[in-house]
Amino acid sequence: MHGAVSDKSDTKTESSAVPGDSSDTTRYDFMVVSNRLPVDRCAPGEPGDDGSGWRRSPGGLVTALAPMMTRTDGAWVGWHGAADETVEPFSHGGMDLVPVQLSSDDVELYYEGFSNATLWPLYHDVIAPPEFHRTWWDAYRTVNRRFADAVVRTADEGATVWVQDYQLQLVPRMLRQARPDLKIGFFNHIPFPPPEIFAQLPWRQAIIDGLLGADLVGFQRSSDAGNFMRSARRFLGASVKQQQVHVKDTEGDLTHIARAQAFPISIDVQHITELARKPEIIERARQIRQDLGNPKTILLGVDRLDYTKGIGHRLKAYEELLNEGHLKVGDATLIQVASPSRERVEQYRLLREEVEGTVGHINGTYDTIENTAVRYLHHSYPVEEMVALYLAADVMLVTALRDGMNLVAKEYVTARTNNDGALVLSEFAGAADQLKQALLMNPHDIDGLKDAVMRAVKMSPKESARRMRAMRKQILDHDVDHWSADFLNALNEKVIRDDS
Ligand SMILES: O=P(O)(O)OC[C@H]1O[C@H](O[C@H]2O[C@H](CO)[C@@H](O)[C@H](O)[C@H]2O)[C@H](O)[C@@H](O)[C@@H]1O
Ligand SMILES: O=c1ccn([C@@H]2O[C@H](COP(=O)(O)OP(=O)(O)O)[C@@H](O)[C@H]2O)c(=O)[nH]1
Repeated sequence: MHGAVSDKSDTKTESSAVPGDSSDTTRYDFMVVSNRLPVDRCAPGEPGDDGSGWRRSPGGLVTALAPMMTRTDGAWVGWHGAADETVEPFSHGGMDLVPVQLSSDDVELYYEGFSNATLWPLYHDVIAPPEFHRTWWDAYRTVNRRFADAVVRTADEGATVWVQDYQLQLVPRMLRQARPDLKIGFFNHIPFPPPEIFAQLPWRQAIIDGLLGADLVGFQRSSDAGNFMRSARRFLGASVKQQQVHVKDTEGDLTHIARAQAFPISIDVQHITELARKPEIIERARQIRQDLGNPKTILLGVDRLDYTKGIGHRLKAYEELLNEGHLKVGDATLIQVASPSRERVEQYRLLREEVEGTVGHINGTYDTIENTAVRYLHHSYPVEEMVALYLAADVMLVTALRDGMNLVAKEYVTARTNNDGALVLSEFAGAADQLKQALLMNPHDIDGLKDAVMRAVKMSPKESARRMRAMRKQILDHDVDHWSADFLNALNEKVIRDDS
């Protein structure tokens, strides 16, 4: 395991080591803070319920952080997914979890509003128009303060605190002000926009200032880190040298150096590989193919139902290929998993209607009594089923219009332990920086996307093996443990001021 955090054999502090505090709160010397905890509250018997009233939270952030947190001695601070419900700190799946409460208003204004209807579209190339509301911003500040307070209460003296993602960009500064003893890291899982787009945000200075409270700010791509540093210079007048931002107080004195760097996130390679070799999962993959009538080619898309994922572009390309006779129902089937996401946000509601309308149209036009063109699944599946789907699919389609990383792409490649199959990958997903042997394409170019799909469908086993081997090696050499270790080691490095 990485050197920067202690593993489970070390003990956490049962009483306060923070000067002046005599409470008997459990304190931690390593803490992760994210909007979501790895599990969501659910009603008994609801889909995904693990039998104890909890289900796995959606999305790649949880996929990436959970393996590290089950293996290290620390706490995870986050929301437990149920509005207006108070939950005491608890353990689940070998992790110590510290819940932060959100009211229904907080969910509406901070989570659905500022996080997912202002920041999310702004940071993803304004694919949907961002909305700017002062009441949302007020709620964002208030809720960020609540997360910071939860850390202040439970972090040991000198603890390492790793804040995650765009929902909590003000937390690093709040922590530095309240607890200058802490080592503070921040990782942004989504893209950071160029200053020309970031400029639209009425609270742009406060956001940059919030992030600069960290000692190290991590991004998925070096272009994201570059965008952030350009914004720090442009909107705060910060002095930026190489990867260092010199942060000054109101008197102009240097308070600290915040570094900004890319740390591309990855997956738990060992876990996915083990699952892919399990006889029952291999059998399940065979069953999936058989249930679809054993077509020659199964194409697969797996996404949260999000407008950033380019599901509409994918369906358009697929429909044209059917229409032009390049693909034929019976020979080919597209499985599209669209897992439910942010369902109360207007743009997501509209997207669902649009995607389901298109799928209905394609199936109505091309289905036969025996075979379907698109097997559309608006569900969230456990990882075992995901791996069975990866094994069943000859071609994986990742057509994001913009995506921080896209772990699905890395999972597909990892699951193909026989080095077969083909990955069609958008150049706008962070994963494109690492998976250079994928069939990279621009999803806005529908003809280019169609060409890539047909190249994947027709790819020779030799070419598949060559590409897959190279991509598998990249992922095997850079799994999620490397990601967390690289980040945490960099966070703990002594910083030498760069004045060049
Ligand atoms: O928490 P939700 O609002 O339900 O959304 C789920 C997560 O979506 C986003 O995931 C991102 O993180 C992945 C891992 O780094 C990355 O591969 C992907 O490209 C990102 O979109 C979001 O950033 C998370 O905060 C959410 O929990
Ligand atoms: O039904 C589903 C759909 C997705 N996932 C997982 O959700 C994560 C999605 O991460 P990604 O980075 O691709 O996208 P995000 O949803 O975070 O934007 C991956 O680990 C998937 O295996 C899952 O477990 N069940």
